[in-house]
Amino acid sequence: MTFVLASASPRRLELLARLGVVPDEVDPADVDESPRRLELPLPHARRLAAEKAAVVAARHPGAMVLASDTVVACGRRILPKAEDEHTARQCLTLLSGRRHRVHSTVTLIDAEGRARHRESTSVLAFKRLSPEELDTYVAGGEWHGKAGGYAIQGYAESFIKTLAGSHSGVMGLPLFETRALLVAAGVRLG
Ligand SMILES: Cc1cn([C@H]2C[C@H](O)[C@@H](COP(=O)(O)OP(=O)(O)OP(=O)(O)O)O2)c(=O)[nH]c1=O
Repeated sequence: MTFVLASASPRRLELLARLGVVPDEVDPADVDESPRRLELPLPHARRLAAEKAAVVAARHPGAMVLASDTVVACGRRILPKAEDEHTARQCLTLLSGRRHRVHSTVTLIDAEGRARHRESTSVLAFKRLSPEELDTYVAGGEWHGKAGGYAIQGYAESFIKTLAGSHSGVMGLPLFETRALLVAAGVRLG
């Protein structure tokens, strides 16, 4: 059976490898990730993981397909993926001294086309960032391509006072939920 990871994220590939799973193919879905009008963060993340999995499953009939989506939410707001310094600064200014949520959703489509879904929500508290801390972090570029403008797997972990939830989920693929999905679908881990 062919196993396809529907993701362009190198972190997801690494996290999956920790479960002993090496996909036969990596085929990013490349769907439109803009939130719908009034769409809330968790439903948005659910919809995107399901869409990514469905788009890639259609390209690989008979394969097992795993897709995921990670959304950083401040209240009802969905923070963008930071692609430039201005966006990264805006996100970090919003997160500074506050609590926020990270939703990571996972969809697995099996060889028969049946979709299974799991999700993880984490609550994180950021320290208040001084202007110097903000400038230094933004200049470092670690935020590039990351939802909410930070990467917990890098320097930004030192800004996080508390995390209740899943570290792997914040990075992009919650291992507890992913393992459960793979086991339910009969995938051998190791
Ligand atoms: C909050 C946070 C996000 N991220 C990353 C994980 C995801 O790659 C990205 C969120 O965007 P996603 O749309 O979930 O993923 P992606 O576009 O990178 O990859 P694909 O859709 O092809 O699977 O932000 C971190 O790496 N560390 C963090 O601490």
